Amino acid sequence: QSFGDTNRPNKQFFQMIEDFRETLEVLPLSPSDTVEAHRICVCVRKRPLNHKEIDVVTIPGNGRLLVHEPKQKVDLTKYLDNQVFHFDYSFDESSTNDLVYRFTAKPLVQTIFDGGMATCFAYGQTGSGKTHTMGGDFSGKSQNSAKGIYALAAQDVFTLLKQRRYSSQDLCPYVTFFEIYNGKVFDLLNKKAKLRVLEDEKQQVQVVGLQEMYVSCAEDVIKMIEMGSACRTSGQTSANANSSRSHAILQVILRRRNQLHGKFSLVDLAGNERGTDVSSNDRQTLVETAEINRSLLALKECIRSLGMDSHHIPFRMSKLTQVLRDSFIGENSRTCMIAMVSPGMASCDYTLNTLRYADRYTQTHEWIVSILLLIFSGKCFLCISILVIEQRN
Ligand SMILES: Nc1ncnc2c1ncn2[C@@H]1O[C@H](COP(=O)(O)OP(=O)(O)OP(=O)(O)O)[C@@H](O)[C@H]1O
Repeated sequence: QSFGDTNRPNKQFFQMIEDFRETLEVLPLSPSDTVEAHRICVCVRKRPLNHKEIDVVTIPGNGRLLVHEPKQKVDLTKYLDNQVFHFDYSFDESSTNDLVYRFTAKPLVQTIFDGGMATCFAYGQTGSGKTHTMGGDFSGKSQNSAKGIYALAAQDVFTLLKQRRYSSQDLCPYVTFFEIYNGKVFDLLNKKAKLRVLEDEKQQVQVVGLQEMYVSCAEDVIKMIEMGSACRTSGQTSANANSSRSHAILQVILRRRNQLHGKFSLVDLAGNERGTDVSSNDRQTLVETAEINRSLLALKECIRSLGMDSHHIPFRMSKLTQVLRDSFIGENSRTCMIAMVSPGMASCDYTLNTLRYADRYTQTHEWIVSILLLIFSGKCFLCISILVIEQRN
């Protein structure tokens, strides 16, 4: 039974959204579309609707996403506030993990073979599909770890390692898998041993005692994903009874003769719900939420500094950014952020919150492009003026 057929209070909003959608031209992303190279790529993925929800998110394609925010005037007239957001790519509810991977993490695999650092983040409200995207789709309670971005990236790493140009380079692949919970680091591949994060005299951040496992094939990596995922810290919030309250970081590391060659960090961030969501919860949940918000803010600041090519990257602001320090520095680093949104009307505020967080990165892009255009147009103006003066003389 759909919302349109019933006599529910939000039926009018449902109809207004349907009417608005009729006016849109939709151009869904296809696997044959060109994948563009970005130093910082920001995308958004909409998860499918749970039944009995009103869908307030539309993905018309071309990187756009629309939120139809239901509002009411003082005279109780209902209206929609249709807000448009722009990203590098936008994935609708029919997109598979394969499609999302193709445009987000896949282009970053090459980076680690070129001796660089790559990072891919999944960001969003609890229950919006971060673990589904990174760790693999669920059937019931069991997760198919071979179908997530972690495993797809590992498969591509082994495909490239077998290619002639890399097979002779003596590159060895290793995996680490750890979580950051309440500002503390735990090894998911070593019975959740608590680890210390230290900075050495060369300002290199070390996670002391973190197990780096040698892997000989993609299946080895999948086994480690399964082992680590089973260990992750789960708590309870009103939004998702099985919410992951920790940041999980899987790293695929390439070493040549024990020296670091490249590192791919794939990060399943903790849910970004705000303090208001946890009003009914205990002190521990409130402390968890404050810590999560602090680290997400730090992450935003670091990526923003990275996008502006700033010399100062405030990685010391949180444990999350501290352990990812080497991913934020260096010429050859690339980052991808996938913002996940739940399409239901009840999640509208959280969805807007996620989109505004991610939108900041695209704004940084646009800001840099505007400055470059200004400089360029300034230079053109100067050249034309010189030419005119020379002509006159
Ligand atoms: N794209 C999708 N297609 C089908 N089902 C999905 C999709 N995204 C999420 N789901 C389903 O929605 C539920 C919540 O997803 P998931 O656990 O990945 O959310 P999450 O963002 O990781 O939440 P948390 O922060 O609490 O861990 C799961 O049952 C998952 O299977």
